[in-house]
Amino acid sequence: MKDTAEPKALVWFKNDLRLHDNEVLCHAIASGLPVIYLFCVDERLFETLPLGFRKADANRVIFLKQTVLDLQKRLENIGGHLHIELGLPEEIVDAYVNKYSISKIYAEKEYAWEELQMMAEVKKRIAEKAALITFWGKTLYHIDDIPFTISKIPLTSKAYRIPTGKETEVREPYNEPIQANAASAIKSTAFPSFEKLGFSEEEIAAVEPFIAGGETAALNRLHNYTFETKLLTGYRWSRNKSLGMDYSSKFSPYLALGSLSVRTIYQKVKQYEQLVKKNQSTWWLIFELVWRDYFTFKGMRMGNAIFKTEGFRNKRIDFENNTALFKRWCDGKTGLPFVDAHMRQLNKSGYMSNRGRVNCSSFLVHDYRIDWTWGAAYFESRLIDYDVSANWMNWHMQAYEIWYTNPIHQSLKYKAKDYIQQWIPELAKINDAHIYIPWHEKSAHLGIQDYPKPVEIFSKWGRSIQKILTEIGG
Ligand SMILES: Cc1cc2nc3c(=O)[nH]c(=O)nc-3n(C[C@H](O)[C@H](O)[C@H](O)COP(=O)(O)OP(=O)(O)OC[C@H]3O[C@@H](n4cnc5c(N)ncnc54)[C@H](O)[C@@H]3O)c2cc1C
Repeated sequence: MKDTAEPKALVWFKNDLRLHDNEVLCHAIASGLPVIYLFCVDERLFETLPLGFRKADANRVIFLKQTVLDLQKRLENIGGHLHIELGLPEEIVDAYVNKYSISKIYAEKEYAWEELQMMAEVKKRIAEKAALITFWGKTLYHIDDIPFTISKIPLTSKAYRIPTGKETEVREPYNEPIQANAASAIKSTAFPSFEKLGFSEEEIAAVEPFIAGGETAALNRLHNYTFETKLLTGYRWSRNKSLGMDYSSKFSPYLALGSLSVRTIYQKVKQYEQLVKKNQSTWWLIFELVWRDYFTFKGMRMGNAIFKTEGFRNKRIDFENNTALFKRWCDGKTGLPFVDAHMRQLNKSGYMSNRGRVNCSSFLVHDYRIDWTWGAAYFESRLIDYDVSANWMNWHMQAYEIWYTNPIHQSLKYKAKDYIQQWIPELAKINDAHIYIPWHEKSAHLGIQDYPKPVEIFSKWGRSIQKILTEIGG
């Protein structure tokens, strides 16, 4: 039934699931209209792709639920609510406009292909009924402040980074609102059950997101990584590791759903530089956030070519696309311990280090010769920090812009023994460098039976294998 009462504002949360530094929220509250708060669980997220897995799998749905429920609680604390609806956002938003006499819809601007189609559809449906007011919120540097238009974003990161850093200031974060100005008599609704989203109890029980979702956990992690533990001071030297929480910030899952604002991170790092330490690490963390910006803007320039096998450079590798090998890679059963440990961590926890992502993607594309878009789609399905541009642009880069990463050399270089022991129980008892080549004839005395052998030992690994044998004394 249509609510014929006074006009209202709708805050449509998407990947901006936070109260702090949220321009959308601040403008909606400042409009003076009573506000309705909405999050749509897009049913398309859980569809099964032709490759045989869901677009977003169990870890992602658990992490999303934690994030949305935390937002709901925080909105309730300031006198608000959060309606959670399952379906197609374009239909839900249109139905809300009709049902609640919405005159203004406030939402974050989108940048990626599918999401832009969805926003266009919303606009078409609401037509003259309501105004759709959107704000840019994703990047460190505001899209309107960088010294390039999207169609002229440079093709190299340096050509983007240097002028942008010189000519652009990071905007001040918005204050967190203290009251929601919510429409009266509107109550929060529940997150749909996992069953309704198509997940069995076993699927949900089999995984556990690497970190807890939500703005509260995000702000805690920001404080923890900076002022509480001062881990940030060592980031430059630890960032290429893979084991545990401490070697890198773990901000990415929070940035992906917007439960942490990138400008708030920047502000915190600047305070840290003043009060604790300014060094290569603090510079490097900001540098990584600028990479994230660059991939967002460059991805916008390239449009939907970032999802295509030939990519935006129209290149082509002669992919063999062996589906049995793809399954081995997905399952963490390639026989390459450094690759398998990372894939198993991804499957269980929805997270993988940057070092792991580089090695697993390179291995899939250049050793197994499988279409990089299959790997990117698999990461999309599993990563709790899935971000359209960070994922697809990094995969594109591994396929076409970086030649090769040798997973045997890297396992030795990054001393991955403890990490492999943690994620591959079959190898947990191997205490020396045999763990990097458990299938080698010189490792035969270890009697490893239940861990697979690689389908091929490539000659390009020869020198690294020799180095390992020298280290073992073989
Ligand atoms: C094949 C591949 C796929 C990837 N997919 C994603 C993805 O879907 N989502 C995602 O957030 N990152 C992705 N990355 C980038 C990177 O691996 C992760 O951002 C990082 O591992 C997250 O952990 P962290 O927050 O502890 O990173 P930190 O090392 O602490 O870095 C801080 C922040 O900088 C940003 N950042 C760091 N490295 C990169 C990078 N190479 N590209 C873009 N941003 C970066 C992230 O926002 C990260 O949270 C991918 C990298 C590769 C090689």
